[in-house]
Amino acid sequence: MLTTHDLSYRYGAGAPEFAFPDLSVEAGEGALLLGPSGSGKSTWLHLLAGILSPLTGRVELDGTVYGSLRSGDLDRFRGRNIGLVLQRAYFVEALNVAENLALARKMAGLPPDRAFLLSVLESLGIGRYAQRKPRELSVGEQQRVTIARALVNRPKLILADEPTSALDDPNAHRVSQLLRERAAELGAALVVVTHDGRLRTDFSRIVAIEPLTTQNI
Ligand SMILES: Nc1ncnc2c1ncn2[C@@H]1O[C@H](COP(=O)(O)OP(=O)(O)OP(=O)(O)O)[C@@H](O)[C@H]1O
Repeated sequence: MLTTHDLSYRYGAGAPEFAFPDLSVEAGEGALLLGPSGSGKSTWLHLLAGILSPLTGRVELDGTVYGSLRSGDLDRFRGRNIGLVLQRAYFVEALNVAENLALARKMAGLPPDRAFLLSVLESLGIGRYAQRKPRELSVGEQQRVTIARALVNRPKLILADEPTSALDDPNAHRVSQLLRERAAELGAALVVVTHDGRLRTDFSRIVAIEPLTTQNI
């Protein structure tokens, strides 16, 4: 489903170069990319999302090589095939939870599917908040809405950046379990990047990312 080969990145001439291990994640499978702060985890995730273009190497999702798409096509491809759970929750404040999710489908050019949208909220235990504004929810509840929004287009790949860093132990494990269950149910590949060692026990596939060494700098 998701494969990468020889990926590297540099934020401009003279900046340190990040080299990332090759990755292969099948449909329904989860991988945890674990590394300390500043090791390049978010950079890696942005490459996997096609938000950044690599210095070398390639990313392929379900037979499509990102580098072969023009930028508008890549944006469309991302909207339809990739669900993003970012560190901080961003919502349209004027819209309620269900409307925020409906907007995600609309922006990807997908037809409305209210029944699926509500079933996703239910499956994450937040069905009762469908008509609430996101800011009326707790941080943990907002995190689940972010996950719901990442699922609502039935993506082939779910990418989560530090989804649990703001949560206490029981909620951190609950969120990681929900991500793994829902991804498996949808047949999506799941990649979580984090420095949160608590999640080690939740994933059978763990890829460690090393801190930058002086060699790279
Ligand atoms: N837009 C940018 N321009 C220049 N350098 C950047 C940019 N974004 C990140 N970096 C550099 O790349 C390094 C890695 O950043 P990145 O966000 O990928 O690390 P991380 O492992 O996700 O860190 P954290 O866990 O603290 O979020 C940072 O230390 C920073 O110096």
